[in-house]
Amino acid sequence: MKLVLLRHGESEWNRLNLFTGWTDVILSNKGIKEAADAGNMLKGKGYDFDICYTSFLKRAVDTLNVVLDTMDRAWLPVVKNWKLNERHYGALQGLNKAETAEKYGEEQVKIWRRSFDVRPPALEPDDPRNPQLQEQYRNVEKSELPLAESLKDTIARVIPYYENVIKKDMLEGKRVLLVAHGNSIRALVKYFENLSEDEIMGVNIPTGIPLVYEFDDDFNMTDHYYLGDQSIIETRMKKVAEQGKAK
Ligand SMILES: O=C(O)[C@@H](CO)OP(=O)(O)O
Repeated sequence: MKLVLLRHGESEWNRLNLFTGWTDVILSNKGIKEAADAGNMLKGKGYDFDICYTSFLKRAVDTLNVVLDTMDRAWLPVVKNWKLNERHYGALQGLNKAETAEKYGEEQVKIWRRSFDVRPPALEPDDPRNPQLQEQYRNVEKSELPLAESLKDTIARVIPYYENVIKKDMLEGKRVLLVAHGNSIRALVKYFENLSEDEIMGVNIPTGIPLVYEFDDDFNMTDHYYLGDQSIIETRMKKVAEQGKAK
């Protein structure tokens, strides 16, 4: 069995190097192209899908739509769920990562970006960005909605969703494409590869590159790889890691 994960293409806030989290920003022109490239890559390598999953955030939804259009698969069923959203970056949302590193130090920014269980500073409950106050989340149980999340918190919502919902489709033989975000994908990577809290700190997911996981019938992970030119992928991962460096 295969599961294909894809981080959305570059967003406008990735381009500006801003902490994004649950801020609902659009793709940049480069991001739209990355999505089309991913679609062409998947099609060219003979991939096909029966069902797709994505988050409530338009950079992921729009990426999926471009991929499906490119693959002539715009008709496929798509399930959207907030549990696949990016990690909630709390009060850091909207701040420039390099400027934040200048102000608080690169080490602190690395802790906020990549530590396992440290939460960034939380939004105030009366902040209009509180998801409890946003239309997008009006049907979600209020107590489930965060004001800031660590990777550990993100894992606590992503993995049960994978186990209880996505895995069922895979068990029925459906080929699944999941389009999500840097840190919701890191949650899955840690789980599938059984990485330690230290090991996951060094994992950075590039935008718009399909990441394939293969499993045996007992759901043991047997192989995983990115599709495409490995040296370009390495460079793009490094670029993501370096977004937290002071200018
Ligand atoms: O800002 C964010 O929401 C994420 C993904 O773009 O960033 P980071 O790589 O710093 O976790």
